[in-house]
Amino acid sequence: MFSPTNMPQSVSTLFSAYAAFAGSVMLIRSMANELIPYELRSYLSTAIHYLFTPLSPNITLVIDEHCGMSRNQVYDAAEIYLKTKISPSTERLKIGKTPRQRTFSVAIEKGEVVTDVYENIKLKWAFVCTEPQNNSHSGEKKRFELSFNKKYKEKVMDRYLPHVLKRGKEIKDEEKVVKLYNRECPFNDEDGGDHGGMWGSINLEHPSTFDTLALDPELKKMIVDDLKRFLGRKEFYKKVGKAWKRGYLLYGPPGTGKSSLIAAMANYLKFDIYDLELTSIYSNSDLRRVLLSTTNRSILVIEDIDCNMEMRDRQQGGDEYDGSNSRLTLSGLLNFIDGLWSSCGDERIIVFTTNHKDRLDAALLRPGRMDVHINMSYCTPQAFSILASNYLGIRDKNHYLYDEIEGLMESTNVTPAEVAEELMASENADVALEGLVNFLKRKHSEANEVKSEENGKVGDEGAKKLKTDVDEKKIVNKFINRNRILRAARGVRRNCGRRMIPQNFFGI
Ligand SMILES: Nc1ncnc2c1ncn2[C@@H]1O[C@H](COP(=O)(O)OP(=O)(O)OP(=O)(O)O)[C@@H](O)[C@H]1O
Ligand SMILES: [Mg+2]
Repeated sequence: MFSPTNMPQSVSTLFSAYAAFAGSVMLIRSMANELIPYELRSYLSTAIHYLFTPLSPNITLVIDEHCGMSRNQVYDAAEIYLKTKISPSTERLKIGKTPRQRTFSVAIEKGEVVTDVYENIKLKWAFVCTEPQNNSHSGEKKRFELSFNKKYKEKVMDRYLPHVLKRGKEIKDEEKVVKLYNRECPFNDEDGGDHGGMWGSINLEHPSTFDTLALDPELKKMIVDDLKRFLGRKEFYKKVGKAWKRGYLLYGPPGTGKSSLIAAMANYLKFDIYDLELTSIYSNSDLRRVLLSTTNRSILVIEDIDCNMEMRDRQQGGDEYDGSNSRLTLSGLLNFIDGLWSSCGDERIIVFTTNHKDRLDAALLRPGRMDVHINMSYCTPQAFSILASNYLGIRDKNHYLYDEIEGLMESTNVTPAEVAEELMASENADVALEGLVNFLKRKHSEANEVKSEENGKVGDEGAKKLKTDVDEKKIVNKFINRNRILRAARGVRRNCGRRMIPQNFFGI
């Protein structure tokens, strides 16, 4: 029976018993520490912990953001995949939008849990971030923790995770914004990707597609089919021992759509473009470093490959035996494209453009080097119909000026860029097409004048050549200026126009 008189005695008894017990525990603990080796102690404590902890039916897979130095593909895929699994019960979400993004980006906030069901398996994804230690310079560590019933471990590993990887890639492809990499862009890669610190990128917002491109339908179909076939032939390339790459040489006068075709290819394939300015490369080793930092599923573009240099045969260049990496040579470029670079990457497309195919080095033209040669020619009546539909919304050929325009086009060399400029002059189809007719007539009579002048000077080869050279230069300059403005306006390339390739490129 509890009585206030015996309480102090029982409390003091309790305290002395506790003191004796605590003293014994400490003694035993220090003796154990002295006598039992550390390994055995830790083994015993794990065993005791295991015995007294109730068995959990669940297993948790930890998916870190990085695998060593590289990113963890499962993490990246999960990040994208889980965006589609956000439910109304999710309490916190991360929302963002850069000026170039069209829609909001949504992501799971740290600490949030998202559930998924796959083949009747319940899966719980937790997004966990740990702050860096006080004295650590590393950033926040992020990971996903995927928990599910242990009995489904094999199903999850063999089927669910591959499903997440596949869906992640599909969603990424659907959402993908094509990027234009240039070595002159500021290094502002929004996706935080590491591109060797050498390429800067902007989003490619070039509107060119195969639908808007004014090309002969057959040529267009040939190009699209070729690209499709290339994409689907991974196993074929492996079987025949060839690197999975495809080279295109686009040649034709300025303003015939070479750059527009490259943009259309990138938009169609959703491949990023690496626009390589050879002037920014000083040596073969520099070139190797730059090319090795490009990624798969991309288009490497070298525009105006012939530009401002005398094309000469490699033998004349005399760099065959130089073997030097201290300067940039054509053979260095070609060897690298044929060799190391192409075999260490997949789904690579290389495009060279030129206004003067006839001036190209034989090494560039030899069979097997550039797989497809595409002649981008002057505007044809079929190409004109596409432009008329794009610019003026004319879908049929009923316009009263159509026949006249087609007739003039057949006898006049006019580029799609020139036609496009005329069609942009007015939103009124009649006014724009009349302007085009006048322009074509002017061009036609100018061409006739040149022809008759040339005929009058037969025999005077020097003067004739001089005139042709001057005319050609005038046309080229006109287009350089026009293209500069167009490109700047459309953001195709930040720096463009003719470039001076170092003289020693051809081993001079
Ligand atoms: N085939 C075409 N289809 C549609 N538009 C075209 C085509 N060719 C030219 N254009 C128009 O003319 C502009 C200039 O064309 P583009 O820059 O593609 O020519 P290019 O052949 O690359 O010229 P350059 O040899 O000077 O680099 C384009 O922005 C586009 O508006
Ligand atoms: Mg171009």
